[in-house]
Amino acid sequence: MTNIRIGNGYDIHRLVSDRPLILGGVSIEHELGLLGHSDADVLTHAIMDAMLGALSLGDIGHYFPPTDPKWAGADSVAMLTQVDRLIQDNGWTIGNVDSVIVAERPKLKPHIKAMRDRLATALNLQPNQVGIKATTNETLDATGREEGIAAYAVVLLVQQ
Ligand SMILES: Nc1ccn([C@@H]2O[C@H](COP(=O)(O)O)[C@@H](O)[C@H]2O)c(=O)n1
Ligand SMILES: C[C@@]1(CO)OP(=O)(O)OP(=O)(O)OC[C@H]1O
Repeated sequence: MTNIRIGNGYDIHRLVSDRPLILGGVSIEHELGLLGHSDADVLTHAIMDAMLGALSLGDIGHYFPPTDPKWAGADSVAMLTQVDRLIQDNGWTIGNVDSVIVAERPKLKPHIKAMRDRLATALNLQPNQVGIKATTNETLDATGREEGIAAYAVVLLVQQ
């Protein structure tokens, strides 16, 4: 029987001025960007935590400590590649990823394909193995007030 594991991940970062907005490794034109130690790409962070969680390997803060200057401004897709290598070294491969970004603005639909392509390439997957959706929070709570952007992800791993 094929061995499978599932993991889930969540992240949220604050929206501020004078920061770029990077989601799924794609730069998006917007008057606000996400604050963080790295490039604050919440979607990529949620996917990494889901991959690690599936194998009980901890979370991204364990591998890329926010106290370590080495990760200041780091490209989250480069971190994703490292997490993928760890998964592969443990004998697992990704079956599929599904995710949702919670953002009141900007409209993300025009950028979803680019994000799927970028993350699929980084993970050596087909774009149809990387689901990315967007929703508003209907003006409710922090994401609804545009104080931040959040992302949720689930990842299915298959033993090689
Ligand atoms: N930042 C966003 C949020 C939503 N979308 C798209 O709009 C659809 C409707 O969103 P609701 O939150 O009103 O249900 C959603 O299904 C997405 O297709 C978007 O592109 N960017
Ligand atoms: C990505 C890391 C890298 O230091 O920092 P941040 O960009 O602050 O992101 P967060 O999700 O708060 O914490 C995880 C850290 O590993």
